[in-house]
Amino acid sequence: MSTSESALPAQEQARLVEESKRLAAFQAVKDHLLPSYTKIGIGSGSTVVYVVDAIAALGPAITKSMTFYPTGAQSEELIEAAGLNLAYISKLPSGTQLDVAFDGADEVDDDLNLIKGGGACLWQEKIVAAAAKKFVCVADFRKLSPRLGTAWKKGIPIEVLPMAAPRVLDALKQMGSHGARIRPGLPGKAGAIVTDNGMWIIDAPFAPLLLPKDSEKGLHAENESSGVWTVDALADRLIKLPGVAEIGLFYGQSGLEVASGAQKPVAAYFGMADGSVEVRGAGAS
Ligand SMILES: O=C[C@H](O)[C@H](O)[C@H](O)COP(=O)(O)O
Repeated sequence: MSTSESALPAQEQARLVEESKRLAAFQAVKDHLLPSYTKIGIGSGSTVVYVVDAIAALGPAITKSMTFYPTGAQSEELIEAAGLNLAYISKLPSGTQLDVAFDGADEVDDDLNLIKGGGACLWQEKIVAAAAKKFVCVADFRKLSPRLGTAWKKGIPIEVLPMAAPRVLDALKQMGSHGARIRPGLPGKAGAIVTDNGMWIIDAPFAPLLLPKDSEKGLHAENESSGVWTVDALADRLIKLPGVAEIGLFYGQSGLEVASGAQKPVAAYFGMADGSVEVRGAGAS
């Protein structure tokens, strides 16, 4: 948030953020949900609520031929409450892809790598995003960032098998994440937060993650224990730690570069504080 936005009263700031989410969602749906599509992935979080609003606003004449695939309990409820057709990715026939998937993010960098999982949803989100021909990210202006870990300081969410959590924390410390910790449950719940998949979340802060273009500027990852990593090197390492189910880094090639299995969006839509929508990546299709 810029100085001028953070100078606003808290209530006005919150209104601005909600309005920017709504604007981004409606624009992304307008640009990327073609009436001919039949299978649509719906992510999790507060921004996706507006995506579902934008889809429902198209009306049953258009949406009745579409089926919507959730990424967890919240999006399942959203789909049902909007009166849209619900189905599950586990029932998507082998070899079939979703036409498009929409989801939010906690931070988006210049190369469209994402941090996700701030709301404890990431594993099913990655499966749904990777099952789509086209993955589109929708966010507000606070999420726009040159490098992951610049604005989002809570750490990279990592979904772990509970019995492995202490070992994973040890490994993260060796990799330079000194503040890594198990995410506590919501107020009133004793113990750790439990994901839709019965796992725990570890939040692992690292120094802002470097991109390939940074090496041209003379910025390099030093050594492991320095905690300075490129996105790809860190993600490749984290996903191999025993006990890690999935990580909240969505990285690698985008759907424009690979036929299937992409975790990175083809486009990210940001609602801006001035009421405009900034698009990174592919615009309308
Ligand atoms: O765990 C939650 C998901 O990854 C969300 O998509 C992400 O946290 C962004 O959520 P929001 O739209 O509420 O900022």
